[in-house]
Amino acid sequence: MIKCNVICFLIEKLKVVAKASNVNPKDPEFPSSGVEDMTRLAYLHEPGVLQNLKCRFDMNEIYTYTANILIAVNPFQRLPHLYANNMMEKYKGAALGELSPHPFAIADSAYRQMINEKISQAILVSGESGAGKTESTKMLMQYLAFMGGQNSNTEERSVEQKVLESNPVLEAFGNAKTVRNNNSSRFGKFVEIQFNEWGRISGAAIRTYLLERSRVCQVSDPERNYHCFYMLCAAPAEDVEKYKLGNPRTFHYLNQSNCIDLDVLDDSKEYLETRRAMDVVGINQAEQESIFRVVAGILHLGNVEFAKGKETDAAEPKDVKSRLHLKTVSELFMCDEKSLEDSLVKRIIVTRGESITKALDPDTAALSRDALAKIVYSKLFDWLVEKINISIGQDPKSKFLIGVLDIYGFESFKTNSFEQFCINLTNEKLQQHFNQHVFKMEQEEYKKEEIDWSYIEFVDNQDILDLIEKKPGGIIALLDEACMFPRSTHETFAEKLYQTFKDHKRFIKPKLARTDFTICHYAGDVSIFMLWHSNEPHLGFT
Ligand SMILES: Nc1ncnc2c1ncn2[C@@H]1O[C@H](COP(=O)(O)OP(=O)(O)OP(=O)(O)O)[C@@H](O)[C@H]1O
Repeated sequence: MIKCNVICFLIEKLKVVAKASNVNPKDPEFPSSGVEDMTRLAYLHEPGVLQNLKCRFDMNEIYTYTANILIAVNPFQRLPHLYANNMMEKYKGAALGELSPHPFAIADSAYRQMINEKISQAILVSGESGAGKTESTKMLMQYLAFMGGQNSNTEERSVEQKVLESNPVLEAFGNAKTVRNNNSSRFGKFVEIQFNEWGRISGAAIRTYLLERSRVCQVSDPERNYHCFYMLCAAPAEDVEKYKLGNPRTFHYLNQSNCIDLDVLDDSKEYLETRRAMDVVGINQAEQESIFRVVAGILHLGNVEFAKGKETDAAEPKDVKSRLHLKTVSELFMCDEKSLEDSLVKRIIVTRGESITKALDPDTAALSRDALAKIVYSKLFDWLVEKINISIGQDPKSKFLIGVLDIYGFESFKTNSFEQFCINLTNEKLQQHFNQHVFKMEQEEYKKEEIDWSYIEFVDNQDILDLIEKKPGGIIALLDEACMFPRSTHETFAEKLYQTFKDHKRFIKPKLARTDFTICHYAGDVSIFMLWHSNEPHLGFT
């Protein structure tokens, strides 16, 4: 018997020698056009999966199944053959796998299961930024609207039309250009489509999560702030004048990045489109005025700079220009100018019924200003979502619902902050749900049928979840504890983490770090920087 432990092969005339144990076996019957369902591959390993996706992608087949999971590879170009008008009709009622892989098939399967089994369904859309989650979500929604739409003959727009038409409004305020995606959603979204007992759409609700607040005050090259700021600067002249705006490059919250104009996006056109979409979803003219007053107010707020005042350690607006911006903010926000100034340059500390007013230095006043801008913007976003929900209308008597979750994928940047910490925790939780759903339940099934399942391996991520959210003792619990102590700083908090988790295999203290720490997530290691924003105490840092 010959025991082979070295393999020799040629790759583009290059001789490669490798240990047999390091080489993945090739599917002997792999068709040149790949397979529609990965479970048909004899060997399901990473190179095999990637090769299959590539073969299909090269033929403009961007969708592939792995059993009832649909994998989509972003084509970055319109592929009309996939979304022709008759396609939805074709997928209606077809069993999963009968036709080519497609989001319509997933939506159809969810709809049928809801009707047949009379239980609500959820579709999870996950992937990293720019992968195509939002586009896929739109297709799922389109199909559900096609299947469950009410054929009303009245002038009034149907629920499904309103849901689809609310997208441009949400995108104007919740999307921005990032390194990876010109129209990146900077919030998570769960859209609930409610159905009556006959399977017709009777209501809907949009729930949003984790809007990226830091972007309002901090943008770096080649990214942009939220689209609505640039749109308003590019609005018709009378609006620009009304809100005292002008060139976006003159605003601190926009000019930290050199990226202002986008080839693929005409901000002035988008402004008019957003206004039209607002009309459609029932935001009246007076409300639209208020919304854009807030947007403009935030831009002026960002231009208020501070300098040392007459009293020691006290800040005041730096010059005439800053005073003018402050005055404009108070007019746009419709608040008293002096009270606004006081809220930025002073802090009120309440102790046992007594309140002490403390003057802030210029740097802390600037942080106060940014904290105010962030909180106002996120309240505006929440208000918009609420308004859209009222306009769409929920059905309190709905029998079932189909929820579509379009949420941020795992994030790992050069600098990661509390936002990445929360996003990655969400993804760990989703990953665990996926593991439980797909693997643990499959294993139970195999056990019941006495089939050998020992070859199925997966990494259980419970230990990472415990590290972050276990009560008591996890990172979040320790953070809560630290927040109760007025003398906590990010150094004392980091020290506590270093001591508590020094032997935890998912926690690393980077060499020379004093406040950073690394979490070893299922998708990779992420170093978190500056978890503790001690300078934003009055508005909290979440
Ligand atoms: N099926 C598709 N067909 C054509 N183009 C697509 C498709 N899916 C995605 N794209 C293109 O890729 C871009 C990014 O997709 P999308 O915004 O859906 O990504 P995402 O995963 O939601 O990203 P983020 O997490 O940053 O919001 C889209 O603007 C579109 O141009």
